[in-house]
Amino acid sequence: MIEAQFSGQQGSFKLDVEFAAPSQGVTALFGPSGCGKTTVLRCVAGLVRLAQGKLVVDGEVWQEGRRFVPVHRRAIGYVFQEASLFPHLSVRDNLEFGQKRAKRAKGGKQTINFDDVVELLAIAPLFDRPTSRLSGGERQRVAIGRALLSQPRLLLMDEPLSALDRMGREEILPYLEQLHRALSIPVLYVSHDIGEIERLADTLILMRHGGVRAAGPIAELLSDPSLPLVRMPEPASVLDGTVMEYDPGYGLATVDVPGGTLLIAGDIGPTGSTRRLRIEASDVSLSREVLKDTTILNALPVRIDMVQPIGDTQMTVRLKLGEDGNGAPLLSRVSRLSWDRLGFKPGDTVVAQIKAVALART
Ligand SMILES: Nc1ncnc2c1ncn2[C@@H]1O[C@H](COP(=O)(O)OP(=O)(O)OP(=O)(O)O)[C@@H](O)[C@H]1O
Repeated sequence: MIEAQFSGQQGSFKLDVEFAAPSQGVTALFGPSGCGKTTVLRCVAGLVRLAQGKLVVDGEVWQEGRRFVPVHRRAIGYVFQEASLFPHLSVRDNLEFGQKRAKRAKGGKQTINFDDVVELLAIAPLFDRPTSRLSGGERQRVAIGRALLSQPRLLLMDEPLSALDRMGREEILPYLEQLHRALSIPVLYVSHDIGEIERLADTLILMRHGGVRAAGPIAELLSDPSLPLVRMPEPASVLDGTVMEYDPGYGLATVDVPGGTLLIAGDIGPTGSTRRLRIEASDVSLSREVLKDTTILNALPVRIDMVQPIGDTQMTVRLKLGEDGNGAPLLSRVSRLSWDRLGFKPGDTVVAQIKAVALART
């Protein structure tokens, strides 16, 4: 567990945050420009010391009261927007620099193996190249590799994809997804791209004006109609599911999610593997009964949990999968006219028809 609390003034900007992040997986810091995301990362790294602060990383106190472990003594890897590789060194030398740093940092245990990192990020073919001859995505892969080889207890990533074009981002995202699966290092990930966050994050810290607006599991926050996330373009829910089987005849995979089972097009992975699914709110419609004679494959019983109007004409509805509403949250966007006509209310068990389910994380 990472426990953090920072408050104080930086110029005219006031930061006052407190959050806890799990020791595994990706915790994303998300919020509008200038809300303080980078400042939080800099506080965690020990680059900024505000008037008050506390930081405990897996039981090790990095900051509390007068205690302040300096930046070079913190076992962190830091990946920035622009990969800051050493231009005079080859790719291999840049990676080895990461390893040497590990030996200097206090508490840095050698748990991340050179060959594993090279394989995970497919860096071997780049080894002997000067860093000036790498693409943006390749540079970022090397920068991530170098950060990992410093044996961090915590990986900090500040908009690591934002300097890349769309293709570059798409190229690197699968590597980040794999890192997530293969390594058990916690990651604090700053981004203002909700698409990236939907794919990568497990926990979300939603920031506003230097404070924490909400924090919790990504699936819960994305589907909370009281949060501004649902007012973004194309709001969606994410569900983590287990692949149960694949029917090659119809090209459909059966995926179990908490509180239900979904069919999704394509052979999305071996039986037993976990996959993240993304369902747009506007692809979920509601009815009182199971509809007959429909081409929609996925119709699941759900409980209406919360509702929030969006403007005068639309309603955002948070559903919980299952008759008893004990399953995963799901977001639906319906017209206010339909909502009023059908007389739905929180607590009702209804049927959700899901027009499209996309794969968000492989
Ligand atoms: N060294 C500094 N001195 C004074 N003010 C600062 C300093 N660094 C940042 N700020 C201010 O603190 C606020 C938060 O900045 P920060 O970079 O943390 O925001 P952010 O959420 O990461 O923004 P963005 O998404 O645009 O990168 C901004 O108003 C910024 O101008």
